[in-house]
Amino acid sequence: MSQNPVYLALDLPRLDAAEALARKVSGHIGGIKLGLEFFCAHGHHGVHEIHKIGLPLFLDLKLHDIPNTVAAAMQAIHVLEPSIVTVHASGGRAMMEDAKAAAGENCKVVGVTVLTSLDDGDLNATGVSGSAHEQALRLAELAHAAGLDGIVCSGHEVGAVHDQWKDGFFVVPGLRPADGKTGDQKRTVTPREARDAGASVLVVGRPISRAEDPLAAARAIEATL
Ligand SMILES: O=c1ccn([C@@H]2O[C@H](COP(=O)(O)O)[C@@H](O)[C@H]2O)c(=O)[nH]1
Repeated sequence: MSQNPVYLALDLPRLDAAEALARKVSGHIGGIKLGLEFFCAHGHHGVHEIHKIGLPLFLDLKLHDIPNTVAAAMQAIHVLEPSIVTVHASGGRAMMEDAKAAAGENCKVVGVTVLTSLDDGDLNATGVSGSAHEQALRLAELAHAAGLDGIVCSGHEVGAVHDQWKDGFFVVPGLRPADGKTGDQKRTVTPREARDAGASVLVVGRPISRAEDPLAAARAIEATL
């Protein structure tokens, strides 16, 4: 793979610390993912600051609401020029269609299928029968039918989804180096396993941001790919 597929999840409470970390590892990642924690704390101003680093920005806002509201939110973030934005695929086909129609130029819209922090039991407790694997494939099919660019899923499902959706764009979080702590993530694989199974983007947060030496951690992950 020519371009580095690793997007650093910049889940840090302080903007100055987030910016410093991103700059430090910028030579060893392909992009930066800003999620709910960052956006709620720092808003558009924070995104503009991180944009100055010059890497592609992934806004992981996981939009999930009625179609009209999600479309309006998509329009409100055009100005931030994200390369990738997430919506929840469980928001339904109409919501995903309207999100894609409202997205800015050159912005991929991807649907979150089953969060990597959930296992089969957690999912069943929400009323969804069947396995996380089955549900991820079902929502991937819906996202494809709705015209999205791709999905977010764990490394356990990405190979099967890739078989069904050859030109899809697949974002895989829940990645841990072989000896890494899983924390709240339940469906984990290594970055290399995810890449080999067909992931387009590898989202890595704490294995870099909470490492004693984040630069060494980013380099080590890059070296495995
Ligand atoms: O299913 C999902 C969807 C999104 N995420 C996000 O990815 C990062 C993962 O961070 P780690 O520290 O590497 O666990 C985080 O920002 C999540 O919000 C996910 O983990 N799973």
